[in-house]
Amino acid sequence: MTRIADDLVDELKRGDDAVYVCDNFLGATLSAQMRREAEKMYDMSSETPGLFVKSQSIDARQNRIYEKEHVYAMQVMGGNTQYDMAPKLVEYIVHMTSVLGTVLNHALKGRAALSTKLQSNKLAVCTNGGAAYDKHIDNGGAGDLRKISILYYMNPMYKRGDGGCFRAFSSTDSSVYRDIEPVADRLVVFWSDALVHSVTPMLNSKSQGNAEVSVACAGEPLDRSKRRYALTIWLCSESITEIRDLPESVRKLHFPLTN
Ligand SMILES: O=C(O)CCC(=O)C(=O)O
Ligand SMILES: [Fe+2]
Repeated sequence: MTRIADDLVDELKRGDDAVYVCDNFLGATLSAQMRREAEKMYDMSSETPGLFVKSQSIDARQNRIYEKEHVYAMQVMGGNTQYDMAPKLVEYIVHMTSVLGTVLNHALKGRAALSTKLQSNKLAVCTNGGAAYDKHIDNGGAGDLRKISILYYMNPMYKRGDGGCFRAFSSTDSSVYRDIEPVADRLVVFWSDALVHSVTPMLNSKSQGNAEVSVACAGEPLDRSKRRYALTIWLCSESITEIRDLPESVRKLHFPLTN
């Protein structure tokens, strides 16, 4: 963790549009183990109703909650049952919350006082072609304390062109963005109350002659190995006064019909 701390802090200090990306974060072995655990959790959901639920989103234009198609999510709670099923996922969440919280508190004095215990998290699985996230910021307001978003991807079979990219928008020009592929063992960190982002639609793999091509087949199941697994941890602020409203200029630019 100390390996990435300096670069992460430098990037976050750049401000609202900061996006820190680190590849080969945990190493191939641990990364593969986490994918297996995440798959096991998702597979359990057929026998455990309510373990994974359809992922929800807020429509920023209409201020209403809706369910995303073909995206399923659960919060990893720790506890004995989940620890037995997914020890590496639980350990990762606890470790990141305490270590990264401490590191950032020290380095970002005056900008963030993060809890080193309180977090929320989401293990999300995109199962079908067309699965996507609309443009949003993570902190939904109304008392939401989430300050730092930490994404970790577990997709060893991901190929360039498979879609499902994390798209980070500029706060000053809505036509400017950066696409980040959800490749295995990649970590992405940004401000939960500032960065406008989306996830581009997942594409399906099809054989064409000897080649594999990615094509948009909205609604068609992805191969099991091509399901998109992402684990998000949100570090929370100790105080609501640290959560910033999205500046009016950014709101107008990215969510023009919001009142
Ligand atoms: O999975 C991703 O790349 C991003 C997910 C996201 O934006 C969210 O859960 O709020
Ligand atoms: Fe998000």
